[in-house]
Amino acid sequence: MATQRRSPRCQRRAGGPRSTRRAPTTTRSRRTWNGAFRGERFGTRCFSAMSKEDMVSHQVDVDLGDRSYPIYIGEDLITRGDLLTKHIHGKQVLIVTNETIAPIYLEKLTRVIQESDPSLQVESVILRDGEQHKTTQELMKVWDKAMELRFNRKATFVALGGGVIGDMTGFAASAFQRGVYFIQVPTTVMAMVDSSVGGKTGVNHPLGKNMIGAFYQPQCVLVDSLTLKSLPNRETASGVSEIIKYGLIWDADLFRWLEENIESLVDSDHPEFGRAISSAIERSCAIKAEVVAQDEKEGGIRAFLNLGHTFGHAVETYSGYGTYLHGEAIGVGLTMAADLSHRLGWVTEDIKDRTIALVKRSKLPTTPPESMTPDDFLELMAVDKKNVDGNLRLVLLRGELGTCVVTSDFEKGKLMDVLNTHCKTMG
Ligand SMILES: NC(=O)c1ccc[n+]([C@@H]2O[C@H](COP(=O)([O-])OP(=O)(O)OC[C@H]3O[C@@H](n4cnc5c(N)ncnc54)[C@H](O)[C@@H]3O)[C@@H](O)[C@H]2O)c1
Ligand SMILES: O=C(O)C(=O)C[C@@H](O)[C@H](O)[C@H](O)COP(=O)(O)O
Ligand SMILES: [Zn+2]
Repeated sequence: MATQRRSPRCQRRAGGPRSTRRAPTTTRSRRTWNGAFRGERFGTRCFSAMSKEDMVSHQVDVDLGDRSYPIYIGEDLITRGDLLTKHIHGKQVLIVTNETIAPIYLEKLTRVIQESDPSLQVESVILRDGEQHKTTQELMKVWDKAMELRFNRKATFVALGGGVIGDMTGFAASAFQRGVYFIQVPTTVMAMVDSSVGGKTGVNHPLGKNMIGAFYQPQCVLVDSLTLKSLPNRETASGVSEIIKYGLIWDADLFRWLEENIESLVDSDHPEFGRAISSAIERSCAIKAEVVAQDEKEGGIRAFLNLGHTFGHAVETYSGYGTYLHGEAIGVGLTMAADLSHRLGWVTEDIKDRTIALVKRSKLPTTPPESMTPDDFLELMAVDKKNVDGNLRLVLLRGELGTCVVTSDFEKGKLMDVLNTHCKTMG
C-alpha cells in the first residue's frame, strides 16, 4: 500500500503501480491545512507586476520539471495580454472557443493579445457548444482551421471556455503536427478549479467518457474570475461538485469551510460570491497542482481526483452527454461513493451524511436517471479507465474526513447494495 506524504514544495514522484499486475490500494496520510480562507496563503504566491486592481491576484505553480507552468488567478486578468504573450512561442495563435462564449469574450481576448504583441497573427475557430459535441468530428474543425491557415509547429492554441473547450483544445494541440503549444483561459468554475489544470485532454466516445485523449500540459493557465459573472448558476453549481471532491479526498478544512460557505458559492448574485469563489479557486488549484506534481499520469494518487467519477461517468454516458452536466453527474457519484464507503465500514455515518447534505445544498442531483438499472451501471463502469485486468477499481472514502483510497479490494455485495438502493429501476 503506497502512502503519499505532503512535501512543502510540490515534488514530483517517480514510479507508481503501473508495472504491477494488480493495482494495489493507494492511500495517503492525513493532511492539515491552516486555511487560506482565514487570510493565510497556502502554496501560492502573489505574482509580479501587480497593479492596485490586481491585489487579489495569485499564482499557483504546477511543478513538473521542464513541463512546469503557472496558474494566474485574479480579477480582470483577461485584459493582461502580457501574461499570455510571454507564454506564446511562435507567431501564430489560434483561439479555440464556442458559439456561446465567442460573442462575450472572443473579441476582447483577441484584441488584448494583439495589442500586447502586434507581430502575432491571432486567429480563431468557433466550435458548437455542449458536451454532446466533445467529439473527434468537432475536433476536426480545429485541425482544418490550422491547416487552412498553414500553422506551423511553433503555433499556440488558446482554449477560451469551459472544460469541454479546454479538453478539446489541449487534445487538438497535442496531436497537431505531433504537438504545438497551448494555453488555458478557463471561463467556468469547473474549468477554473479543475479541468484547465493537470493536462488531461481529450474527447468522448459514444461508449465512454474521455476515452480518446492524451496527457498534455498547457504553457500557462489564466483564470479571470470576473468571467464567471456571465455563467449561469446551474453551471456554477456543477463546478462546485469538484471543490467538494477536493475537500473529501484531500482537505478536511476545505470541506468544513464549504459547509459554512456553500450558499455563497453556488449563486453568483450572492454578495459574498466573488470573495468565496476566488478563495475556492485558489485552494482547488493548489490541491490539484500538488496531486498532479506527484503523479502526472495517474500511476497512483492522481486517481483520487476521480472520486465519484466511476459512477458519474456511467450516468453521463447512459443519459446522453449533456443531459446531466459533468458536475451534476459527479454529485450523484459523490453520493454513491460516500454511501458505499459507509456501508463498507470505512467512514462514519456522519461523514456520509455531511457529504450528501453538501451535495444537496449545492443544488446538485444525488440520484441517477430513473430508468438506469444496476446492470447499466455495471456495464458502463466495466470500461472505466482505472480498471486493471478486468477488476473494477473505485476511489472511496476511508478514515478521517479528507482521506481516501483507490482500490479494487472491497466487498462486491456492498456495491450491489448501493446500486440497488440508488437505482429506481431494477432492470
Ligand atoms: N481535464 C480535466 O481534468 C477535467 C476536469 C473536470 C472536468 N472535465 C471536463 O470538462 C467538461 C465540463 O466542463 P464545464 O463544466 O466547464 O462545461 P462546458 O465547457 O460545457 O461549459 C458549460 C457551459 O457554460 C458555457 N460557458 C462557459 N463559460 C461561460 C461564461 N463565462 N459565461 C457564460 N457561459 C459560459 C459554455 O458555453 C457551456 O454552455 C466535461 O467534458 C468534463 O469531462 C475535465
Ligand atoms: O485530473 C484528473 O485526474 C481528474 O480525474 C479530474 C476529473 O475531475 C475530470 O473529470 C477528469 O476529466 C476525469 O478524467 P478521466 O480520466 O476519468 O476521464
Ligand atoms: Zn470531473
